[in-house]
Amino acid sequence: MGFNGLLQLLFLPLIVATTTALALLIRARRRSLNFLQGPPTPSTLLGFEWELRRVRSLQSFEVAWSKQYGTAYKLPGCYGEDILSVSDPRALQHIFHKGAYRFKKPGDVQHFSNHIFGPGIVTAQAENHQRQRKILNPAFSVAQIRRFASVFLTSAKSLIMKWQGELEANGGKVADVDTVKWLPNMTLDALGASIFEYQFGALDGKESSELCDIIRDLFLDSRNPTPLKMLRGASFRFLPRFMERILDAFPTKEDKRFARWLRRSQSVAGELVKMRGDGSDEKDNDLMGVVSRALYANSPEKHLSTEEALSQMATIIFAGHETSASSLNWVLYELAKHPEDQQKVFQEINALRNGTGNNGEISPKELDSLVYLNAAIKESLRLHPIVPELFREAIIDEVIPLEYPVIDASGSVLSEIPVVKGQRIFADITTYNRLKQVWGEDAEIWNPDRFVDSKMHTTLGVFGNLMTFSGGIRGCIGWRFA
Ligand code: HEM
Repeated sequence: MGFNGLLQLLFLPLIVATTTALALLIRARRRSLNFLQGPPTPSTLLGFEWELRRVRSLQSFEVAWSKQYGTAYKLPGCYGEDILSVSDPRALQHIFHKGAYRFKKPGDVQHFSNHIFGPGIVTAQAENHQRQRKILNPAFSVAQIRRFASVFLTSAKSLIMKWQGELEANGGKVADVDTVKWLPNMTLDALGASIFEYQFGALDGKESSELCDIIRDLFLDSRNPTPLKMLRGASFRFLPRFMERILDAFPTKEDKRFARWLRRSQSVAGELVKMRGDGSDEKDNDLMGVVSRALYANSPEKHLSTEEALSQMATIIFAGHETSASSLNWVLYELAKHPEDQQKVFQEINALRNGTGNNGEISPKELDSLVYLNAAIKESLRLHPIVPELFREAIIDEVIPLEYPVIDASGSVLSEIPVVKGQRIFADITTYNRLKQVWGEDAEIWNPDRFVDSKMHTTLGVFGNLMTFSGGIRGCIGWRFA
């Protein structure tokens, strides 16, 4: 072992441990939200964060806390940090719509994002993000997405044939269909074939690509983190860049999986971009078209570096496939639990198909006329947001206004929350989507009718007044696609 190797082995971990402890100590002393109410912490080091991760699927804590403390309260975080939890619509407007770049993604989110997506649109901040978003936007326009309808139809038909195959193999009797296994394969194939003209072969199984196998196992080492792993992840909130790099020299199993995914997807993206040439056809507004054009663009505001360009594939595949599949799963689950609504959706689709005069094929435009189907989809997205919370950090001192005032720790009414630079914010999407003040007394139960002829008094998010796709300039670019 050379000198450098020895140095890494002996000294660096020591330096990292000492400086981390120091940085965390300093940080922990900055308790900025003492004036707010909130649940008591079950652990000095882990706060409530580990508990929340473990019971994630139950969504039980946050909704109950919002009933007790209101739509803004103090949540105990790792290393004794106070986190501001918000589900108040005006506060969310302020953070995501009005001041999006004043509330950046925090260090740990950035660190994760950089490892899994590279420097693509999800990772980019401020003016870098603005530039990338402007370049990519045309690839997600209504016109562009409508062109993909036939690809979606083909993927859906392949899936149905698979299910019919399973049914026949079961002697025509009703068999269990494992939608959780099948739907991600369908959305992966649909994304690949439409946006990248790339065949993942996920539904086929037999001829699946290497990328497909990597993405399937991407999170094998990420579920159920140990407290130590949780603390390691949380330390990226506070560490300076140079220490992040030192920690990165000791990659975890998870880091290695992410690195393999990023490397491989960038290499496939490189091949796809090569096939497109310089993207000089201005009409070529699909993703690979706009990315290729940006690679060769001379003006800085239209240009993407090679790494930025090649990272968009990892970004879009990751951001789009599992999210869409899980959302679709929830729609099917809710319709299965509510057969009377399933019947309404079925009849609505049948009526349209019988009236199309187009062999029963429904055009993308006609999909919008399926009022009850669209209401059922929105209701499912409301109750089951796949991204249940988003984290942000104030980059300057701010005052966040509230639509629904809260009672502070001294019993006074607060209609705005002052926060200091560096304040971590937990934007609680699950709770906002279930707020009685916004959705009515039946907010916690399934009722697609609320979307049939409702007039909402708040406007938040990119779709249906929901926060499921987030909102503002960092809202989901692929919501129409989804
Ligand atoms: C039901 C399915 C989906 C849900 C619930 C969803 C949700 C979200 C949310 C909550 C964000 C904000 C993330 C943040 O601020 O950190 C987001 C961003 C994003 N989504 Fe989606 N998404 C879905 C489908 C898709 C699809 C199909 C695509 C691409 C085809 C996509 C591409 C993206 C991208 C690129 C961003 C980053 C946008 C930016 O930072 O400017 N998403 N999505």
